[in-house]
Amino acid sequence: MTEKISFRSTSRTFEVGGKPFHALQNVDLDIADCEFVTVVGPSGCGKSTLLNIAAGLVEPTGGEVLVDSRPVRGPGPERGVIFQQYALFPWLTVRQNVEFGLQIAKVGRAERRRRAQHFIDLVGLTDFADALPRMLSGGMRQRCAIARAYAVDPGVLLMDEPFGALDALTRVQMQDQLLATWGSERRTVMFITHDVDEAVYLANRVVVMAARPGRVHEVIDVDLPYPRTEAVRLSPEFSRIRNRVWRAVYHQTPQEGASQ
Ligand SMILES: Nc1ncnc2c1ncn2[C@@H]1O[C@H](COP(=O)(O)OP(=O)(O)OP(=O)(O)O)[C@@H](O)[C@H]1O
Repeated sequence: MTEKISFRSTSRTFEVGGKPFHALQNVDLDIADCEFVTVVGPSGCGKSTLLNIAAGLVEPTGGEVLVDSRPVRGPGPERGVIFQQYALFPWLTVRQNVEFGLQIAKVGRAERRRRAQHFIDLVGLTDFADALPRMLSGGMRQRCAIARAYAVDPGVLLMDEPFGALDALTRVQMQDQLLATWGSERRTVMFITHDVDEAVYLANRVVVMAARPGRVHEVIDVDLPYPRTEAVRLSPEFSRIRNRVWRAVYHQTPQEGASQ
């Protein structure tokens, strides 16, 4: 397996009320090239902190994270980040938003156009390319954010609850859309969610974290075929894995001697 992202004894301690708080302690995790890994766990177990360390937005206080075997020292164009809040520029159209990163990367106008159009089409926003974000639904805005992240051609996509603000139906549609995009444009994806069904439906592997201290509790393989379809979602095998992840998340016993 070629590792794309490697967390090596990654730890992060925050000072809370004058005392150290172990948001993450010794996380070891390898994510293979082109793998889709989802991360679930109880609130506060350090999911966002882990993703932000990979994004280069938070520094680890111990250990490190490697991307393409190089230690992460800050944000970089090879790692696209998508948050729950869409973070689009409200005064730019869909097309201008998608082209923005390419402009920064000094990609020529014609190539910028071509690449932006490709990803706008891929996420199903062809008819809305000239619309402003406020004219779009939540799901469409998030699709625009996904197109924008893909357009700059990052090897890694880091997604923090990207569908958390969407209604249940839109959310399921977005999952299919994301998998279709990932199917044709393979990238390594690390995807955080609170939704166990979503975690299983999308992933090659589900990482279940535990809190106090934040750590990897269990890594569960999702041995289901792609493309994932409704038939997969309704299969007994899906239920079996979902139930296993559910138990791992909700029936965690606190670590012996853990005080925080
Ligand atoms: N800048 C900070 N200063 C102090 N504590 C922090 C800071 N950032 C995160 N924490 C703490 O670290 C822990 C992990 O936070 P994090 O946001 O990574 O968890 P999470 O698993 O993503 O939570 P949620 O599922 O609720 O979004 C939390 O207890 C949080 O309060």
